[in-house]
Amino acid sequence: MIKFEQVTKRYETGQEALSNVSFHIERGQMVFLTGHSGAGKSTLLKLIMRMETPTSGRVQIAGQNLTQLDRKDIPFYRRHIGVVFQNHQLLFDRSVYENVALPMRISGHSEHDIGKRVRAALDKVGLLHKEKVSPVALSTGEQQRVGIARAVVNKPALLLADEPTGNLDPELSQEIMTLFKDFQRVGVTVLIASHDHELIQSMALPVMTLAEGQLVNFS
Ligand SMILES: Nc1ncnc2c1ncn2[C@@H]1O[C@H](COP(=O)(O)OP(=O)(O)OP(=O)(O)O)[C@@H](O)[C@H]1O
Repeated sequence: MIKFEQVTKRYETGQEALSNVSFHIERGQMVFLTGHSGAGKSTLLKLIMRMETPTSGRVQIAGQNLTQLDRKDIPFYRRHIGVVFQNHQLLFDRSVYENVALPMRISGHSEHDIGKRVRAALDKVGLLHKEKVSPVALSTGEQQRVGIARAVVNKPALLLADEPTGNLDPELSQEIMTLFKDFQRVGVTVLIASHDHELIQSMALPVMTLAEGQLVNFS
């Protein structure tokens, strides 16, 4: 599902964020990505989202070589990836329902489909009863769950999470991980960038470790 072949990313500043990184994550795997600050985690995620391109090497997602992806096809490609951020980037002037509906509105779905899928996604994260309220009125953990519902509303084959539990206490972090596990169980590939060693150790999952742009461990 995610294949990196000798990928190097050097920014215009000359900073080499990733050096000759190769790995393969199979469809349906759930994997942690860890490493110190500046190790290259966000860069790796940005390459998968096609927000950056490699300086050399090849990134293949679901068999598609991203370097060959036409610029006009990038928005369509991104719809197949769900992204969860630490600061969830919700719109506080819209309801929970509208926040989750947003990706589907952008993809031009009918109101009927939107209603069905948004409610299914909110139900999955246990927030169906909060669909009408503003995210301002929710706890941090609930806001993060709205972010997850929004990430999965388009039924992505791939879910990327960048420090998804950064603001949460251990109990809520476990809750979020349980949700990710549920998605994995139905075939979604999940890649989670995290600093949280305790959380990583509590889950029996494969871990990729970056150090100064190099992949030093994947086991
Ligand atoms: N747009 C950019 N231009 C220049 N250098 C960049 C850019 N983005 C990242 N870098 C540099 O590349 C290196 C890797 O950064 P990256 O953000 O991928 O690390 P990270 O592991 O995600 O760090 P953190 O955990 O702090 O978010 C760092 O030295 C960073 O300063």
